[in-house]
Amino acid sequence: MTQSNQQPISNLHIAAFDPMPTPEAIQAQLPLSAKAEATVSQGRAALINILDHKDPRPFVVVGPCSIHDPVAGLDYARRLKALADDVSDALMIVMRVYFEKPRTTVGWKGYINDPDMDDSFKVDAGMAKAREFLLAVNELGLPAGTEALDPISPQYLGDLIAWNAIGARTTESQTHREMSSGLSTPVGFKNGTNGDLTIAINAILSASRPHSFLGINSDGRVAIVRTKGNPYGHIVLRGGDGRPNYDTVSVTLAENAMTKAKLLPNVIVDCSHANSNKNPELQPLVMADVIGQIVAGNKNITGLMIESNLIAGNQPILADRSQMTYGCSVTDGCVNWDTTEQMIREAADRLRPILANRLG
Ligand SMILES: O=C[C@H](O)[C@H](O)COP(=O)(O)O
Ligand SMILES: C=C(OP(=O)(O)O)C(=O)O
Repeated sequence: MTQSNQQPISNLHIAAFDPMPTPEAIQAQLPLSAKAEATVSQGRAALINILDHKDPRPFVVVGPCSIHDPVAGLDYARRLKALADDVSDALMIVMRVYFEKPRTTVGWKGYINDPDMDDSFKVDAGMAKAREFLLAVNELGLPAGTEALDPISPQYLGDLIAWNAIGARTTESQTHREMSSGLSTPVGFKNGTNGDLTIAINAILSASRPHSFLGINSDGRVAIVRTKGNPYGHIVLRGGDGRPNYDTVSVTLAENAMTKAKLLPNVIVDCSHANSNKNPELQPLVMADVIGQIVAGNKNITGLMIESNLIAGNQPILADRSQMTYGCSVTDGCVNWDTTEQMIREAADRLRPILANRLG
């Protein structure tokens, strides 16, 4: 064998390749139960009916900015399930179960990446814990929505998800459009962080088509993934560049741009992020305005998103966990539980009298 005196030229910036259990192995450890399967199927079917305008209720993706404490997360889920049942004649509730955080620069990247929040990055444990949490939420009868950020994660968790989002930072990414074309759920594409709608519309068009790309199969083998295309892409308005885009004019511009692209003009409004200038206290105002647009006759606003937790605001991650507040976000600020309940009950009360007029 020829000896080379050259320095290695591959993987120069890689510290390690650590083994990761396959999707099949983690699913065997935490199998889909019959109850969870029914929740996922019914949740997806309800969302499809809403996006097809066969069900007049808007859907609401509501929950923490990120899950970091499964005990507090399930406490939240139990309260949300009771509320979801109470308003189910007017709103379809999906719990926001976000495990993967896209950061503007750096920061904690979520429960899968670093479940212990101490830079130990136990991704293998994080994936199993995320699956365990999703199973528990679905077993309550509450469907879950998440951001699909890592293109491999859906092979581990996809059977427990009813709605996926592609975030503002990745809507323009070909990898995420390809992945979305194969996801088994409706997919909401956020407008860009600068407020650009075109990238979301292009993403919906791209994801609606078949793609072939590199991925893994359930056995963890590298595979050429060949997708069929996803017909249930829709836009999520989240504001951008410090300006909101939930007002009547912005919603109309989004509807017109989608119609021009020959897409169903389904619009979801994210009450958080740039739509509330990252001030969670403004989310109720955004929601009230959007519900007002629906009551006034808008038929294309088919959903809303709220960042909500048990306790309002957010907090830093502290080394001494005992000093951290139970049920308070470690990423973006959220509205508290009482405000969430009030926002949703008020919206349901305003929608009930007009829902019959939304069809047709
Ligand atoms: O919703 C979450 C955040 O807005 C997103 O992850 C970006 O966060 P960052 O700007 O704090 O990194
Ligand atoms: C990161 C998020 O939103 P956006 O992509 O709109 O910034 C989010 O909803 O957690």
